[in-house]
Amino acid sequence: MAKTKLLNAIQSVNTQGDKAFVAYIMAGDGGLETLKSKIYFLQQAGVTAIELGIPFSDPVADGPTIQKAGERALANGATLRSILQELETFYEEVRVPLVLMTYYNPLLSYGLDQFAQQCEKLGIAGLIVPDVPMEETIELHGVLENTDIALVPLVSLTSPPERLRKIAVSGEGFIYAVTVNGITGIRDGFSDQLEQHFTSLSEQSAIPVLAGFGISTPEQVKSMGTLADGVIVGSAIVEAFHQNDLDHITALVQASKAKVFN
Ligand SMILES: O=P(O)(O)OC[C@@H](O)[C@@H](O)c1c[nH]c2ccccc12
Repeated sequence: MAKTKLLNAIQSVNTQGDKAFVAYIMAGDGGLETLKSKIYFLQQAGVTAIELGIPFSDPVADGPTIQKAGERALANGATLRSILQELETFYEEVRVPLVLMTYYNPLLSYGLDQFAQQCEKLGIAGLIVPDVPMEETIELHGVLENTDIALVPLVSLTSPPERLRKIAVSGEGFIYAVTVNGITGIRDGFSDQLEQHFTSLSEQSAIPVLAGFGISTPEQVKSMGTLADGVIVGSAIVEAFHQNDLDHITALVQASKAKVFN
């Protein structure tokens, strides 16, 4: 089945001249009962999609901010199962595509088939699994085959050209282009090779290329937005929710809108 839900959402904002804005939140941070209001707030703020993190005890790619949020969520008792159960209570009212970000282990213990079925039922539009080995994506692709759930690939600055080409043709939804080497989290500056990296990725890819990692200010949203089809912002949003600084979130999202680029 073609993966269209996530792709269409991104392409339609791009058509309007906006850059896509994907906001990452950690499910269960602040208590699972806050999940619905966070999703509604982001939807209202004008995000294109929401990346929903599932807390995990061994989050190898997460920087300190996301790790701490994960620890708070685990301490609150959030699990993949309880998060999906919570989503079930309000998913019908959610208009913005949801992308689940989870490590592979929780999926395996939940059961891949059951997981795919449940996600399909909840209208989940995409899945990011940062630690899934190449061989295992075959299995994941298999269980997602008859769903509209895109398996979003991550590419890094150091991915060899051959691997980039493969990902550019087989990727679904969008390509998550990691802008820094290392873990997630707020950064001051980026490599000067980014521009070239994005140009060559975009040339090879039939689907949008979004930039993520280290983007935490409206200025950075704008400058990454000039290189890519959109941005993913994690730590800055997680921290802003934690501090209840909702204005910062609004300002970040506004920096992806067409008026900024004209
Ligand atoms: O936090 P940052 O630097 O804004 O980057 C987004 C990132 O946190 C989010 O997409 C994410 C959270 N955990 C991950 C693990 C792997 C890849 C990506 C992620």
